[in-house]
Amino acid sequence: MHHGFENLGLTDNTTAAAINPYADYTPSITASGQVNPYVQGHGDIFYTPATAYSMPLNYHLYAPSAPFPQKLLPYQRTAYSFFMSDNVREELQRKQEATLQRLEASSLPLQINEYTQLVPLDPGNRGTAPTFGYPSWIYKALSNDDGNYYALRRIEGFRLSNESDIRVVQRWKKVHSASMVTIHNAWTTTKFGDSSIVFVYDYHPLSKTLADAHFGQTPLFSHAPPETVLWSYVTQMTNALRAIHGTGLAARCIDISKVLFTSKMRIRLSCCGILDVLRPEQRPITDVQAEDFTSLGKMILILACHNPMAMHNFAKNIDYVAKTYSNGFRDVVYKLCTGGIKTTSELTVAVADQTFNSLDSALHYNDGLENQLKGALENGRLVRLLCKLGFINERPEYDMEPRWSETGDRYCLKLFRDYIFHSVDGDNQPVVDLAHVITCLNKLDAGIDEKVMLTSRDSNNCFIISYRDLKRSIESAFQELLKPPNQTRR
Ligand SMILES: Nc1ncnc2c1ncn2[C@@H]1O[C@H](COP(=O)(O)OP(=O)(O)OP(=O)(O)O)[C@@H](O)[C@H]1O
Repeated sequence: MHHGFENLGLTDNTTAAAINPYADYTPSITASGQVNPYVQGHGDIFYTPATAYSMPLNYHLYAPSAPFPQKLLPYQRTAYSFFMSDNVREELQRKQEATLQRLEASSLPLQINEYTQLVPLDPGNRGTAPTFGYPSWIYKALSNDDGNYYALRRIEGFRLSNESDIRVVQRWKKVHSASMVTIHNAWTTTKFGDSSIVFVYDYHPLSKTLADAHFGQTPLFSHAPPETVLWSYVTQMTNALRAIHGTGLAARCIDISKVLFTSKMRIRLSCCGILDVLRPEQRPITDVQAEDFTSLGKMILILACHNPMAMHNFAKNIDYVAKTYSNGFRDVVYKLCTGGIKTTSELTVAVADQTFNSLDSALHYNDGLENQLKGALENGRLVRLLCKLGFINERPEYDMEPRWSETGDRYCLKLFRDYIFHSVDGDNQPVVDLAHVITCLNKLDAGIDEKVMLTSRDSNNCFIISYRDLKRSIESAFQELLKPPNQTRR
C-alpha cells in the first residue's frame, strides 16, 4: 500500500536559517533546535500559551502507552496510542449521555432558584417509600450559575419550624471526602405546590444505590461477594467517617439504600446532612457517631450474606460470615455490629492492613487512567490544526486571488491536504489510513525539517517541501483570514 507520494525523509539544514517571509509566524525553536508546537504565532487564537512548560519532546514521536491488548504493527500502534481505550470512552460517553438527557414533557417546575431542566432520577419512585420519614424525590438539574449538573433531593411536605436547623448544612459543606457525595446547599420551596425542602448534591451520572447494585435486577454478584470487594467498601466508608466525625458531625445515613455506587468499585455516602435538618439530634455527638459504626457493620453483614434481612438472625449470619470469609473480616464485622468499635481511630487500626490493599488498587487504577490520558495527550493539537486546514482550504471567495489560486503558494496546502486525505493505492482505491493522517499532522504541527513530495492533481507538477515550510504557510494563510476586512489580503 502506498500513499501516492512517499516522504523523502531528507533533512534540510537551510530552512532553519531561512528568512521568514511571513511576519505573522515565527516558530519557537528551543536550544536543542526543536520546534515548540505550543508556542505558536503571536496571538494565536487557538492556543493558550503554555506558562510553566516550554521544552517539548519531539512532538511527532510518541512513547508507547503500553500495555497493548495484543501485538500491534507499528502503524496500528500510531492510531491505537492516539486515543483513549474503547471501554473508557464508552463509559464516559454513557455518562455524558445520561448527564445531558432531558425530559420533553414535564410537569416539574421550569426553574427553581438557579436550577433548570429538572429530570427525575428515580422515575419508578411514586414518592410513597418514605425516606427519613417523608416522601422524597431526586432530580438531576442544571445550574444556570455555573453550568454544572447537580442532584436535587426534595423532601416533600416538610415544614422547617426552626430556621436555624438548616444552618447545619454550612457545616456539612466543609466536609470534604472522596467517599461522600458532596452537599452544596439546602433551601425550602413551594415551587412544587407543597412545602418542600431541597438538598443540593453533586451529580454522579449513572450511579446506583448499593441496594440496586447488589439486590437489583442485574446484581453485581449472585451470591456472597468476594472479600476484597467488601473490604474495599469498609475502607471507603472508613474514609468517609474519618472526614465526617473529624468535623464533629455524624453520618446517620449509612445504609445500602443511601450509599451510591458511582463507578467501578467506587462508593460514596449520599444524603449526608438531611437528618440533621429534619430531625436534629439532642444526644451527645459521640453517641450518634457510635451508631454510624453499627450501621456500617449491619450494611456489610447484609452485603456479605447477600440478604437484606441479615440482621434479623445475627448469630446465624455472623456464623455464615465466619465460614465464608477470613477471621480478620469476621472480627471487624462482629465488632462493628456489636458496638466494639466506637471511634474512627479504632476503626482505622482495625482495617489498616486492608487500607493498603485498597490504596494499592486505587494507585493501579490511577496508573491505568493516566495511561489512558496519554492516549488523548496531543490529539487536541491536531484537531486545532485540522480546523485551520479546513478554514484555509477551498475558499471559493479567494479563487481569483493569485496567492490563493492554483498557482500561488497556498496551492501547496491544498496538495498537502490531498496528500493526507486523498491518496490512492496502485488500484486507484482510496487509502483510508488513520495512522498516515496522524503521522502527517503530527509532523506538520511540530514543523519538522523532513520533506514531503506533493504532486498536482493532473500529475504534471511536483513540489518538494518541508513540513516546516508547510506549517509556515498554514500559519500565514490562517493569520490572513483573521485580518480585518479593510486590510487587503495578500
Ligand atoms: N447524587 C446523585 N447523583 C446521581 N444520581 C443519584 C444521586 N443520588 C441518587 N441518585 C439516583 O437516584 C436513585 C434513587 O436514589 P434514592 O437515594 O432515592 O434511592 P432509593 O433506593 O429510591 O431510596 P429511597 O427508597 O429511600 O428513596 C439512585 O439509584 C441513583 O440512580
